[in-house]
Amino acid sequence: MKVDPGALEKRIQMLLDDKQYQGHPLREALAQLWRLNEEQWARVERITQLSDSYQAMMMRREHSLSARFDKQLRQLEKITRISDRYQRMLRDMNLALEEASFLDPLTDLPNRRMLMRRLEDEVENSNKSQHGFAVTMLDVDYFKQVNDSYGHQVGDEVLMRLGQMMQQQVDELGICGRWGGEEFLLLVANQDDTRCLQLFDQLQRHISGASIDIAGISLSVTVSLGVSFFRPGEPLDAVLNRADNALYEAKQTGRNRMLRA
Ligand SMILES: Nc1nc2c(ncn2[C@@H]2O[C@H](COP(=O)(O)OP(=O)(O)OP(=O)(O)O)[C@@H](O)[C@H]2O)c(=O)[nH]1
Repeated sequence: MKVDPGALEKRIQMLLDDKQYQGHPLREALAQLWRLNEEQWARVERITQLSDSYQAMMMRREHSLSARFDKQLRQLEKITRISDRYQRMLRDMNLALEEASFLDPLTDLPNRRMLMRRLEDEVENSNKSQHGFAVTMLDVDYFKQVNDSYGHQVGDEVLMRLGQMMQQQVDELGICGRWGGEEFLLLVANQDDTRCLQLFDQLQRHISGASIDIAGISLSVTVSLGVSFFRPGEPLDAVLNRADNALYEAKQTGRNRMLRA
């Protein structure tokens, strides 16, 4: 037979309240059983409440743990992004440094290091093709006077303008760069000797005839050139020394001229 717990409770309560059973020998035992039952229910209730609050606490904890984990994950992603950006920045900086180490910061022309590389390449090409190339050392005449008269900044500007003139003149026929101080080097390849000499001569005349205007000052400078042609098979130093000697000779014999070694 199926027992309805609600109906049974009601019946027991009625029996315990019924006056006619007040003296009944089983009433006290039933009352004790009833109290025990109520205590058990109260205990079950407490355990259920405890269990509920424990579950709620565990859920909150789980939630806060997962929130903390998400936060750490986001921080990690951020750090990774920063690290990627940092690495990209380092790579760009390295590239810029590499570039800067091949360019003269004042004139933006190839510096001596880059010129040496290019010269070495050209020596290799020439030895293969058995065609020479022309090298010119160009030095500004009395440049100290420019600095002394107008100041170092104007001197710098003059070097920049001269660099631009040389660049325009050589254009795609070769390369020109700053060898050091007020000295430049020009390299022309794949042209016959006469054409190279013509080009350097034109450059020398062009510079000497040019008026350089800087901040309201108009000045002109002359340059001396020492030209030499590379002969396949010889060391690079040989052609550079000849050009240098020719430049020295040009200076010694009055400046504002081009001499060929
Ligand atoms: N403004 C400026 N001056 C420079 C730079 N590099 C070298 N100079 C100057 O160039 C001058 C070179 O002087 P010198 O070696 O006596 O030669 P110079 O006066 O040109 O005379 P010659 O070469 O004999 O015709 C020095 O005064 C250097 O300070 C530079 O980057 N900027």
